[in-house]
Amino acid sequence: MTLTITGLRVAIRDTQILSGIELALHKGQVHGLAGESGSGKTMTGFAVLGLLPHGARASGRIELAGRDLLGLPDKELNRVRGNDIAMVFQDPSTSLHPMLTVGRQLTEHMRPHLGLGKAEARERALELLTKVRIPNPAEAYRRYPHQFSGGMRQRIAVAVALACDPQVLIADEPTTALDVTVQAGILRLLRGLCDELGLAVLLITHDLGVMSAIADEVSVLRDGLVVESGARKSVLRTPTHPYTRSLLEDLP
Ligand SMILES: Nc1ncnc2c1ncn2[C@@H]1O[C@H](COP(=O)(O)OP(=O)(O)OP(=O)(O)O)[C@@H](O)[C@H]1O
Repeated sequence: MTLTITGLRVAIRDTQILSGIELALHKGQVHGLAGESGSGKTMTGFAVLGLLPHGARASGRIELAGRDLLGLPDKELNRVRGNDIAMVFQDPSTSLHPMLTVGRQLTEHMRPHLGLGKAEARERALELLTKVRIPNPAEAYRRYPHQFSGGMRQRIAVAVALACDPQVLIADEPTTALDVTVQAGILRLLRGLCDELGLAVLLITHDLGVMSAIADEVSVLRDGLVVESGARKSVLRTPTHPYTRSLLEDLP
């Protein structure tokens, strides 16, 4: 087991956002988190990263390698966020800085977090660009995000997320903003990286089609609670909860 969430509750002011989430992520597996808009998918990812909105109160346990992330001081949580857990967002421009070259964005966290020198960091950056299938990595290293297509930008955002060799990758609607023709490529890439690097991936999506393409396990979230969880085949083929059945019936 890589990351375990138990009894996670989050409230913002008087509103209960998450009401006792139970979730386990495993090395080399993609865990899909499904549910309608507002069910709490993104908040679950933010809680794991310690990025909840200001004023949010969280309780429960988020355990990674024997440590409860909810109890960590900010400084240590920052280190976990850099080294152990990374996130990819729906819109790559959220994770990529428009004014910095791809090379700078890939290497700037790598150097302090992995203790690499300039040349070593560049070498690792080029390897990562190759891994996410960016053509001509040496040239891409010198370019800026706007010089790439949306799909290529998302690949670069994935490379940046992997820069410090995390164990856990949270991908929040990673294909929703992309043209349908490039969506499958990004999903294949995530699946391949999960297998190759032994990553534990939390794939957040409202799209059960995306889920069925790459998830090993699926949890269905409703109003801040997991109502159904299990192997992808059983949840998507023989759902037991009426809410999961209604989500599947709504599929085109
Ligand atoms: N900064 C905030 N302050 C107060 N409430 C918030 C804040 N951000 C989100 N919420 C509320 O938290 C709940 C869960 O939101 P969340 O973004 O996790 O849902 P989601 O399942 O990811 O939805 P979507 O698919 O639309 O992104 C929603 O009711 C939302 O209105």
